[in-house]
Amino acid sequence: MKKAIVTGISGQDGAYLAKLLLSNNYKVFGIVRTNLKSFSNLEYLKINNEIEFVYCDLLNISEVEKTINDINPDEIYNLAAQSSVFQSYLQPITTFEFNTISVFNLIESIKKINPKIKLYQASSSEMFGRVKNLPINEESVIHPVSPYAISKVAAHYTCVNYRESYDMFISCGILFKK
Ligand SMILES: Nc1nc2c(ncn2[C@@H]2O[C@H](COP(=O)(O)OP(=O)(O)O[C@H]3O[C@H](CO)[C@@H](O)[C@H](O)[C@@H]3O)[C@@H](O)[C@H]2O)c(=O)[nH]1
Repeated sequence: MKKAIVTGISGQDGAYLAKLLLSNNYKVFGIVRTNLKSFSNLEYLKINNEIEFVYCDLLNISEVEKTINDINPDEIYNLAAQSSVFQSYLQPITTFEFNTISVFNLIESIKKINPKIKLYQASSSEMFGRVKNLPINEESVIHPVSPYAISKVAAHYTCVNYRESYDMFISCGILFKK
């Protein structure tokens, strides 16, 4: 049975991803930052009891390393973020800190513990910001216009850099809100 870690599992996309992974016979570990063991999105999808919740502060590399070492997953899906564009104007530094350092901590831990672990990073359509030409594609000019978007660009290119510099499997999905 394949093992997957999902960060941000309590959010909309994390919950639907967990359901998909379970339906493909994965053992799913959900990273959480509270002691709660019940989350409304997971309850709505009736999968709350099928997830193994693991407390881990993604800003603490020792905790990230321990979590990855203990679980030894095949795949990690990183959907955790300070995801509010509005909030990022109020808290630009903590937004940038969380959205970038958490990614570095995951990648550095994977590189150290087992570089064969596959990582998926949730990048954002917000990276394109000031769009001049439609439709947007992967070749479109990156021009972030909020602190949130700047943090997502930094995280995105962190993934690109490690993918190009090391023998690591790191995929970025660029997620759009309809
Ligand atoms: N100046 C200013 N602009 C703002 C503010 N809040 C939002 N905006 C602008 O309004 C646009 C839409 O912001 P939101 O409505 O908050 O973004 P969202 O679409 O809900 O973002 C969601 O989807 C993204 C993927 O498309 C996700 O990446 C993001 O985390 C979130 O889930 C953004 O491009 C942003 O530049 C603000 O306080 N001030």
